[in-house]
Amino acid sequence: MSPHGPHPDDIGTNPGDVGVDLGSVPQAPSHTLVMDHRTTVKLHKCRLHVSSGPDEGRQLVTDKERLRVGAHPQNDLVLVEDRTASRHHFEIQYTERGYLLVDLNSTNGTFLDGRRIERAYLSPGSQIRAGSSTVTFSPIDEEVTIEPDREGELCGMVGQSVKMRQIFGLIKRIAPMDVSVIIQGETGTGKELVARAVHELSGRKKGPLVVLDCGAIPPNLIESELFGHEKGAFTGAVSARPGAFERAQGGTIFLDELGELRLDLQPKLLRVLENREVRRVGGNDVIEVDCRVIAATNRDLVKEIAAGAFREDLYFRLSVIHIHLPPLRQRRDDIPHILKGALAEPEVVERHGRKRFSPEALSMLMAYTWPGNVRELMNVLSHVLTFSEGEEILPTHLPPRVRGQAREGPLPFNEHLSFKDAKEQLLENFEREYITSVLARCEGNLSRAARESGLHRKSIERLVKKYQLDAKGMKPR
Ligand SMILES: Nc1ncnc2c1ncn2[C@@H]1O[C@H](COP(=O)(O)OP(=O)(O)OP(=O)(O)O)[C@@H](O)[C@H]1O
Repeated sequence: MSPHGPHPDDIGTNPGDVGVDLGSVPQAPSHTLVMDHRTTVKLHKCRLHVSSGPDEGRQLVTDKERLRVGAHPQNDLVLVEDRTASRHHFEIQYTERGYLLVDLNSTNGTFLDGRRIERAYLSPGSQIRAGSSTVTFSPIDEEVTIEPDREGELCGMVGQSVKMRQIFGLIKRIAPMDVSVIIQGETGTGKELVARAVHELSGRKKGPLVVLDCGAIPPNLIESELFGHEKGAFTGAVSARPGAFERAQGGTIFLDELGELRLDLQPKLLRVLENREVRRVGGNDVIEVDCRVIAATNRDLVKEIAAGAFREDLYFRLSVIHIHLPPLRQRRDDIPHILKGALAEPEVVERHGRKRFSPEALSMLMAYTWPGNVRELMNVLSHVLTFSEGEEILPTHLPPRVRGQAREGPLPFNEHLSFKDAKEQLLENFEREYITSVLARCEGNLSRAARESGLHRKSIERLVKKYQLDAKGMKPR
């Protein structure tokens, strides 16, 4: 049967112009519409209408990725009157290949267009029989135009640029929908803030938001972090512990650095997303989980798929909505607003008094390339607040790398030393400055510093030890 349905990633806009990435789909054309400063998003909904049987006339219109039908009141469409329908009769999953109908071990079976099925793809107008009821399926594709938001602030994120306001508009629109979201962007661009905003503006905001950094967990523990473990499941499992999915029950799970997830664990994650149930490591019980999944990555997962490092089916499952956060250097006009917002924070004013940047200092900040994005900007601000005394922040208060992007002049070597010693000293100075800077940018996170610098974690550890750097002190309090 030819599966019906548009591609889950059919969200359209101009990828170069605004911050919502729509073009990076490995297959299938997306319905992309480009307009000045506007984004169009293709939203997928479907209608289920009981066309005959005791519940005739009941209907459901939903954008849920997975919906259930049966006699039990917890189903999305409840067959109240139909005594021959099972409690959980069938479900419909929105997959990368279309809408998939799955029988849930019902007593009398699920029939699609007259044939009994266990799993089959639906087409527009498909007739599903469950018990004495016939349910007609109709997909509804809604194309929504999203204007840049009027506000230059959303849930703690500041952004006056069109790119950011466009993202704010998109977040407001998709947050209430219970669909998966992938956020892609360089390190420090604000991916976690976006995830928090989506959670905060969703119907799950009263539930927990559980953050799991897939890149920071040792590979041998990631499975138990995700799915939990029973007592004695492995050496060190002294007591049973629920995993992130269980803890996110009723709320949202935020899988940060998803691109770091080992290839052999990806099918396990996919299974959880498809079946919405987990089994703890070392456990037998199947635990149902109900949470929204938001994932973030600084890698280009489409390239990772092509390279065989990331599973395409998992990507499709997660990227119903794909938000691409542009790097700070592509939205420099946000810099003064972010700084102004941070300087106006009550605790900053209380601790440091009223401060402002001189025009020269501000233009240096605007000219810098910000490889560590907003996080680096925030770190520079802390540095500046510590080192500036008066009300005005001057270029001399800025760290050398910001001041000196156009740094000229001779290399600072000691000409009185032998060539070998002078070179060694120069290299050591460079190593110390480089590692200090990358660690500051990564808030003392050695794994992230390793990734960003292209060095092995072991090399970073060696340099931290060699120069007696305080990586722990750089962690956020
Ligand atoms: N638009 C923004 N306005 C104000 N602060 C921001 C904005 N974006 C990011 N920040 C700040 O920058 C820092 C980094 O943000 P965040 O942790 O969300 O980035 P990230 O992309 O998730 O980083 P990583 O890739 O390293 O996980 C945080 O201190 C956050 O508060």
